[in-house]
Amino acid sequence: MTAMRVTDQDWPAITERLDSTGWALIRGLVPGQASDDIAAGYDREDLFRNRIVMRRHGFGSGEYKYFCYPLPAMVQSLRSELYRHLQPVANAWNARLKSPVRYPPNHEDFLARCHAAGQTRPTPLLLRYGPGDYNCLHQDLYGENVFPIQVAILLSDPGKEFEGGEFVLTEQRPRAQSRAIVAPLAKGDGIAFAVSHRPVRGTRGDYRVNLRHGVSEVRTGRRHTLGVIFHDGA
Ligand SMILES: O=C(O)CCC(=O)C(=O)O
Ligand SMILES: [Fe+2]
Repeated sequence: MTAMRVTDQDWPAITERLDSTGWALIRGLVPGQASDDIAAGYDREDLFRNRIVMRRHGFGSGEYKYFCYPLPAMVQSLRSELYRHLQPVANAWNARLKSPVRYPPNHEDFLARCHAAGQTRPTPLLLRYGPGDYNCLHQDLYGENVFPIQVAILLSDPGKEFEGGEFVLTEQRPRAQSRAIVAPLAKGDGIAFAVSHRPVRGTRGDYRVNLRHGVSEVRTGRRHTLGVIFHDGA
């Protein structure tokens, strides 16, 4: 049924990129028409539980809305299918970081764990930026239960529908300055990245590197993103 191209991605290559750099592009994840359809949903009040005006919270400028359950079919299938491919990576990261937490193969079972711990609110979100808007560097943590990888999907065409508004990551290694990464996303591309930290192999075993993500200022036009976070929120 799905218009999403999850299963036919090169998951071994994506896994290798995630392991070596903490982020990976997932090219052509959502076709153009489906991207437009998801973005057009922003104006439908019935799809969402909450609207956040970023400036009010010091998060940046622009706004976003959290979907309510049941999620739109496309968002629901993206979330459960992406989880299935990212779950082995998440388990390997936790093993390397000596965390005892392991993630079950099915997203539903992980959500049951979140819900039992009081994290019952859906976290997938739709973001909208206009000229002058930006998203400050942050980490999407919503409680004790954390799935360590998330996916953001660009729904607008850079250079055509908007200018500026680049997806950025910063990585901070222990005792070092932060370094910036600009992800070259096209419309419909996804980026999988570490929510808060990832393991890096050092001479004395794996150590923990911190990541944050955000969006540089949009200069012109309108930019929409779908955020897929796998843990639910309190
Ligand atoms: O708009 C973006 O590209 C960033 C969205 C974001 O922060 C997220 O999906 O968690
Ligand atoms: Fe985010």
